[in-house]
Amino acid sequence: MEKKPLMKIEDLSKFYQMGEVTVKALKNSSFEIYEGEFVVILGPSGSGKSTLLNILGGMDKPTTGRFFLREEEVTKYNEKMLTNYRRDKIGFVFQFYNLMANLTAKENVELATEICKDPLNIENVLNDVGLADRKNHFPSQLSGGEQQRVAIARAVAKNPLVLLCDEPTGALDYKTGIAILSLLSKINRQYKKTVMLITHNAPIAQMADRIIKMRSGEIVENEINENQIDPEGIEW
Ligand SMILES: Nc1ncnc2c1ncn2[C@@H]1O[C@H](COP(=O)(O)OP(=O)(O)OP(=O)(O)O)[C@@H](O)[C@H]1O
Repeated sequence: MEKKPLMKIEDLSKFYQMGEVTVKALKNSSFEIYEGEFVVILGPSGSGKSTLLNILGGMDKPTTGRFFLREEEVTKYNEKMLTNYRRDKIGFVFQFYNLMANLTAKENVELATEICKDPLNIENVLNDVGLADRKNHFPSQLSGGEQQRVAIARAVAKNPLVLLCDEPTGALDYKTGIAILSLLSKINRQYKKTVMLITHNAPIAQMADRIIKMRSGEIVENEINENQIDPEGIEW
């Protein structure tokens, strides 16, 4: 079956003016990602990964260029449309979980889905991320890996078109990190969610369908991964 582009990125740039100096965080980047793909964006610190992800997540605006989600040009959106876009179309997973400390795991997920158009069943999602018997715990009562599972459940339960994950294993030990990557891989397959994960950790790219490499604000490689391996086989 021929895959359809989910996101089309055309010539995106982001420049910051720092006094006399222009910092080119992202330079003329163009690529497409396809429905259902697991994409890893790999690059060293400062290469522009977060800048790109923040723009695609509707949290930041590019200096030049445009991007589309399916047929819609997101770069044309006003603030209100961007709020709806972030709420309904995008699921975010961050390095440091960003959970509400005074809410239980389940309440964290509920809060995120309350205003969404088409949320999934919360109990099912909590079961699927392996939190069936932890759902009434507060974040401080959960391990880092469990907190990241809550964050993933929160993102998935919104039923977004794409999951954007910014160094989701960056704060976790190796074994827990692999478990989180396995979970993201399962979510990608089971829920048919497109996943875009950014990392500086090269071995993680081995699990991707597509690997996009960045350096100094530029896309230097965009390849289908012919030697994909399961997260359990990744070592670092
Ligand atoms: N608000 C800002 N003002 C000025 N420069 C910025 C700003 N945000 C990012 N930059 C610069 O843009 C470049 C790209 O930063 P970005 O955070 O996108 O990189 P990254 O690849 O995500 O890095 P890391 O892996 O360390 O998070 C860096 O040189 C950074 O210093």
